[in-house]
This record gives sequence, C-alpha cells and structure tokens, in this order.
Amino acid sequence: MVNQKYRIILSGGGTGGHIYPAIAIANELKSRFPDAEFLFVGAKDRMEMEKVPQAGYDIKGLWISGIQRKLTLRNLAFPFKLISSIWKARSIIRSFKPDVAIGTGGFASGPLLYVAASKRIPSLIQEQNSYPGITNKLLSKKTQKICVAYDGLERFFPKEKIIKTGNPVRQDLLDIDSKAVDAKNFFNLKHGKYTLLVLGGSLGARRINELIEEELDFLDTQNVQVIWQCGKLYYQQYKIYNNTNNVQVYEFLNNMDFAYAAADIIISRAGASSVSELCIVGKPVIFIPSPNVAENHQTKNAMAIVDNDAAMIIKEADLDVDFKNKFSQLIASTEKQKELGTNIKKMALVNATTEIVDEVEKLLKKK
Ligand SMILES: CC(=O)N[C@H]1[C@@H](OP(=O)(O)OP(=O)(O)OC[C@H]2O[C@@H](n3ccc(=O)[nH]c3=O)[C@H](O)[C@@H]2O)O[C@H](CO)[C@@H](O)[C@@H]1O
Repeated sequence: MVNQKYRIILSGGGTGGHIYPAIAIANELKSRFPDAEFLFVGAKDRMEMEKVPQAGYDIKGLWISGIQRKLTLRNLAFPFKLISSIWKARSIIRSFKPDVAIGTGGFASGPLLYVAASKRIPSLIQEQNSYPGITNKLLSKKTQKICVAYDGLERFFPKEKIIKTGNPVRQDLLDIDSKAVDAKNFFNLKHGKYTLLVLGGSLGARRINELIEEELDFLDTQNVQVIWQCGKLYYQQYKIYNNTNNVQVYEFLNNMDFAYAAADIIISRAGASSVSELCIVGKPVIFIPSPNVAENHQTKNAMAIVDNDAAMIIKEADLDVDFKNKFSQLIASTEKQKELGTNIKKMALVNATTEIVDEVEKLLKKK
C-alpha cells in the first residue's frame, strides 16, 4: 500500500520567482496526498518567511545569503553563514525526516538540498530560467531529477536528469477569464477606460517605476487607468500617486489572479514565473526586462515570446525614445492587442505543476 503520510521538505526563496513555484508544487502534492506533512526552509529575513505562512505552510529560516558578484566586505560573512546553515539544515532534516526534498532555487535551497542529497534522501530541483542560477548549477550533480522550462539546459546540467515541464504556476491563475467582473469590482475600476497593469517582478523595478512616474500625464491622455505594483522598497516614494490621475499604487499584489483578470494591457519585467504566468493569462504584454541579471536572462526569457510575435519588448536603454510611440500604437490597435493576446496564450505550458509532481511521486514510490 502506498504510504500517504509522506513527509515533504521544500526550499526556494529570496524572491517570488523561487517561492511561488515551490508553493504551487506543494499545493498539488497536498491535493494528491492530503495526509502528507510539509515543511519549507527559507532564508531568514527574506520574503518567503512571510509569503509561505500566508499560503498555509510552516517554514524555518536559515542564516544565509548570496555571494555578491562584486568585491565587498559583506562576502566575508559568507563562509560562516554557509557553515551555520548547513548545520541548521542537518538538524532540520534529522528531526523532520523527509521522504523527498524539492528545491526551486535561491540561497536557502543550496544547503538544504545539499544536506538532503548527502543523506541519500531522493531530491528534485526545478530551474525556472533559460540560464540557471548558481545554486541549482551546484546542486545538479547531487540531485536525482531536474525539471526545467527551456531547451538547451544540458549545457549546465547532466542530460539524463533533465525533464522539460515548464514552470509551475499557481492554480488560481489558471482561469482568470471568469474573474474579470469580480476583479474590476475588487480594484474599483472605471468602465470605458483601459486598465494598464504595471509589474516590476516580486521586488519591484526601479527603472519601470521611474518611467511610470514620468509618464503619468501621458498615460492619462491615453484613456488609461493604472494598477501599479512598485515593490516594497519603493512604496514610500511612490505612494503619493495613489488614487490620483486614475492610478492605484501597490507595494505588492497579493491577488495576482484579480490583477491579471482586470488588466487590458500589461507592462512587466521578464522574470521566469512572470513570463510563464503571462502566457497563461493571454493578454497583450510589453516586456521591459531587467538588464541587471545573470547572463541577461530576462531578455532571453522575453525574446522567446517576442520572436513568436506574442509580445512587445522595450529595452530599458530605449525607453526614453520608444515608450510613448510603442504604447500609443498598441493602445490604438485592438487588432494588435488581440493578436498578441492570442499568440502568447499559445505558448503556455499549463501542465507544468502536474508533470513536476508526477516526477516527485515517482521518487516517493521508488523509496
Ligand atoms: C531581479 C531578479 O533577480 N529577478 C529574478 C527573480 O525575479 P522575480 O522574483 O521577480 O520572479 P518572477 O518574475 O519569476 O516571479 C514573480 C512572482 O511573484 C508574483 N508576484 C509579483 C508581484 C506581485 O505584486 N505579486 C506577486 O504575487 C508573480 O505572480 C510571480 O509568481 O526570479 C526569477 C526566477 O528565477 C528570475 O527569472 C528573475 O530574473
């Protein structure tokens, strides 16, 4: 008989892009194994310590952070943090006794999955990007399975471990069309105006915020109302615009399903989960990728969509020259909006979570 009381440990965090995939995987596992026990492991002081309990799961924090790419004194603490977090990961694993360990990238998943794998606990990692993070690259040698969202990852990971599934997307984002009316009421939006949703990724994006601030008058002339997610770091600076000129400012949107459902046009960073979600949502998107990420991977994420005529892109460096033109062209053409929305939806990989959890189930059953 299959043991339904599995004990499952998950780790991923630092930013939303690593947290929400882990939550989506946990939710699917919970629906298959209602008696299973779950424990998340994150990095102290990072956003997972707040978002994971909100999603209904327990989390323990490790004292760990990333290595800074530039030479800085903060790196001096790194070896101590690493040793301390490996110790703590060991004691967590000893007392929780997981049947399987799942890592979705970010600092904390490094020590946790490393310890799990060295104790021969079956493990799986999920890589969201076309260019993997350092943690997953290191872990790939030890882990059994690696679920990815892009082709070509055998450049970084052992080929025989790779399974292409796509990125897990939270269940409540899968059917947003039926939520349009509730969403417009939720945000108290006006009829007869376009709704522009501005997303800066889970932490907010400085350059996108500067752009929106600069262009508020222009947007007003375009018959647009704006839902502007500016990020926790920037909220104090931009909250003065809240409820002026048809603008609503948020530090973070806890109801992404409503935000996507309410939007007619979306401006977004091109983090991996954002891109996967936008494919499922199927609305016209202008990507403004972050140029400050490893190997410029956000531009690659965005170009995979843009090359299929399924979204527009404006590089940060071109915003001053191109934004107004491109935005007004898009808003003036309902045909273009429809074409982009239809094309991006064709690129959605909707079964990612199920396929990843199928792989987890195989590991559990083998055990
Ligand atoms: C600056 C940086 O390092 N960005 C990286 C980070 O981005 P970031 O953390 O922004 O990750 P993603 O764009 O992949 O995902 C953001 C997630 O946060 C959610 N969300 C966002 C805003 C909000 O107000 N509410 C909300 O719930 C989105 O719905 C999505 O699920 O991880 C991604 C996945 O590894 C990488 O591709 C990005 O390059």
